[in-house]
Amino acid sequence: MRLYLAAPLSVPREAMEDCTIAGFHVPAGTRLMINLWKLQRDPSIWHKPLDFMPERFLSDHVNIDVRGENFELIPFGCGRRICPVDMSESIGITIPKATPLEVTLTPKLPSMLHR
Ligand code: HEM
Repeated sequence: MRLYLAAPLSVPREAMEDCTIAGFHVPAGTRLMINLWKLQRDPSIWHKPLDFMPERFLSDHVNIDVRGENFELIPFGCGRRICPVDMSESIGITIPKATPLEVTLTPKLPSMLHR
């Protein structure tokens, strides 16, 4: 999840208002993508960043939560569009999800264009 993440670049976000990130002015409407691959190998955060050391999560990164709570490790993204994975299972011939994943579809274009 840290070294070999499924999505090395985040899904794009759009700045809703002017803001400043790390000293850079970001105008409203700017499309932003995070290089998660680089973030999760940042040597200023991760000691020996290219080494597979799961024991680091028992020492210097003990309280890391991959569910979008700690921005140095966000393999499932973060915020309102974070990956909604809930792997609880229930009984069946196949493995149905205990909690169904519900999707709400909202048209992006004016309704006249869908006719
Ligand atoms: C190791 C497995 C997985 C990884 C690393 C992963 C990672 C991600 C990432 C990085 C995003 C983008 C989140 C963001 O934009 O902030 C995402 C979105 C999403 N994932 Fe996953 N995912 C995994 C498995 C799954 C599975 C098994 C499902 C379905 C059962 C799933 C359903 C979704 C959906 C529906 C979204 C879009 C959420 C939205 O835009 O509101 N993912 N996932």
